[in-house]
Amino acid sequence: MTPDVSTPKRRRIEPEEPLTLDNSDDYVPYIPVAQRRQQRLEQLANRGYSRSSALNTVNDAEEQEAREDEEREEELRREKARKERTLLEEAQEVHKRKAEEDGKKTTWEKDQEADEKILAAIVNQRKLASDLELAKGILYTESLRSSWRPPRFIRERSEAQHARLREKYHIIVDGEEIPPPIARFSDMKIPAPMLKHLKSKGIVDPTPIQLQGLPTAFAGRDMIGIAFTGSGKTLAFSLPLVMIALEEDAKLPLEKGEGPVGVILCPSRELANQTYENILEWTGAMAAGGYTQLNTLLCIGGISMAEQSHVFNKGLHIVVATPGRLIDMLEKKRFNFESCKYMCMDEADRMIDLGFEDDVRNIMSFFKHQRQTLLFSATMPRKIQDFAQQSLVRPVLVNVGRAGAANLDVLQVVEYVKQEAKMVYLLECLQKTPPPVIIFSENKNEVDDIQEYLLLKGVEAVAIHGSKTQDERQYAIKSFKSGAKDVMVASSVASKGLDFNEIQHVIIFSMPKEIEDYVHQIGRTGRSGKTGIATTFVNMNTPEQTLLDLKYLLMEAGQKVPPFLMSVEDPRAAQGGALKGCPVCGGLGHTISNCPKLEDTQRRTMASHRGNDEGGY
Ligand SMILES: Nc1ncnc2c1ncn2[C@@H]1O[C@H](COP(=O)(O)OP(=O)(O)OP(=O)(O)O)[C@@H](O)[C@H]1O
Repeated sequence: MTPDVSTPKRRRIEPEEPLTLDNSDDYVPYIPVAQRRQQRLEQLANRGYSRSSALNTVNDAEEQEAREDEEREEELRREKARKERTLLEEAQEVHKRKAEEDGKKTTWEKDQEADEKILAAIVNQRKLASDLELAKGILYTESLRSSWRPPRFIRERSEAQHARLREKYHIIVDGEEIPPPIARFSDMKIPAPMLKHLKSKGIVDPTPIQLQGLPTAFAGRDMIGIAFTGSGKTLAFSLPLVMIALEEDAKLPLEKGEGPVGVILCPSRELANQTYENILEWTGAMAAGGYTQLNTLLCIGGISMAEQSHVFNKGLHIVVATPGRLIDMLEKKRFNFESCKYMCMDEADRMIDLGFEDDVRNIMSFFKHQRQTLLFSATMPRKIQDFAQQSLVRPVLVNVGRAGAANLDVLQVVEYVKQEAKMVYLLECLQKTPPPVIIFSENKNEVDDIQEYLLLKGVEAVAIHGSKTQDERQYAIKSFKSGAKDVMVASSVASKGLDFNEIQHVIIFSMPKEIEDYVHQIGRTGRSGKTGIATTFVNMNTPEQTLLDLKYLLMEAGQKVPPFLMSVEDPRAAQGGALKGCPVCGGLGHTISNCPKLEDTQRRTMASHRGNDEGGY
């Protein structure tokens, strides 16, 4: 009889209790082959087997074990192959179905899908909130309370009446419980001295962005305000802060070391300076009318804070700042945001685009309580709108005209001028209107060359660009604003958002790659309801896509499109489908997958990761 020493019985050959960390009942300890063989031989010897028959028996048992192991492995292999076949078949089936569906799609539809994917990846950014709020998961659901109410007769109007008024002024709104538009400053409960002052400046009726934006901000609501260049956005976001600061001070006057009540962030020093000067004017007018003299601080790089030390001797109401200097001051604890409840970002898309996003988040982390947040710009790509909307509390979107559309008060002329003929033609072009004229170039060296050439030709010209010192920049702005100089030659970034008096003519010497920059540049003329001319030079060096963006923009604004521009064909048009604007920059001539702005942002991000932050200031 052959004793049964086949596999199952292996378990019965118990070695000494092995040391194991596994307490499960079905644990089978590992016994080395040699040891196992020896144990079996001993067992058989104990049962009276001779050495040779014990060896034969053990050999037979081991062969059988090996066969069984092989069979088990074979079964596992077959099972695995079966599963793989099924998965492969399923994948092939899915692939086939997708190919069939894709076959039915036009190239345009496929491009659209690709664009949506890129957009989804971009939108999936961290929301704009302080690290503390993000870490603690703080989510505000209610807007800040405000004591301001629209007058009763306006509250009693129907939604349909509000909608009619908005329609009349081409105002598009979005959001919950939107405050009503108000067509007269005097119905907005603005104090009399302010009304009087505005009137003295020729500001009698609110512009559309003010008509809807002021009631929205007065009501304490977070807001995204989009309106074309020169449409009075500064008043729309600064006046509410002046009113809030006055109200806070009336409740409990701010002492030395306290404040500010609100902060306005700007992407450039010049813009901050301009807003600061407006606020000084308005707070001065209020003080002259018997209200408290509000204390405002300009917080920008390149100026000495010592000059403003008097501001720190009293409570501080308003801060107008560029991000870098503001962070510096907050970190040095020159003031804090304990009682700060209002924050506005001017040129908000720029603020986020220029690589300031982390700075903005950093600034937000200094807030101790909920704030009212407002974002304003002339151009607001969908990406930023989406991003901003999730960062605000019950935001109201106020949009006057398409975001990124050009101001219709500007006559846009596009001329084909060969590269080598530009300088000479520039002189001729300057004759089109009387001064003041602004000339834009994308390149700092070119700005200097143009200024030098004009000076040689006897034209009173100043120049401004990022490599000029703060004093040089201020001198240029002052002498141009005062009328002492006729022409200003400027690079794009240095002059964005600046409000110069009655510019007659904007000449764009080199067409910017991003159509938004073009919109901002031509927007230096045609401001506060006046008309202006913009002449743009293009030539073979201008990328075709930029020309397409320009062509669509001119068409949208009802402007004359010159034949050479008309002949630039849109490759998307042949593929069918409606032509939508690029969701990143708003340009109408391309899609997100070839957006110059997105490329630029990515380039900048990579540069800043390498520690080479070109977005600094
Ligand atoms: N309601 C109004 N009526 C007449 N003029 C106004 C009114 N509101 C503002 N202005 C004037 O219009 C000019 C442009 O205003 P502002 O600089 O605020 O424009 P903006 O919308 O901020 O432009 P940008 O986008 O270029 O910065 C200023 O000189 C301002 O005094």
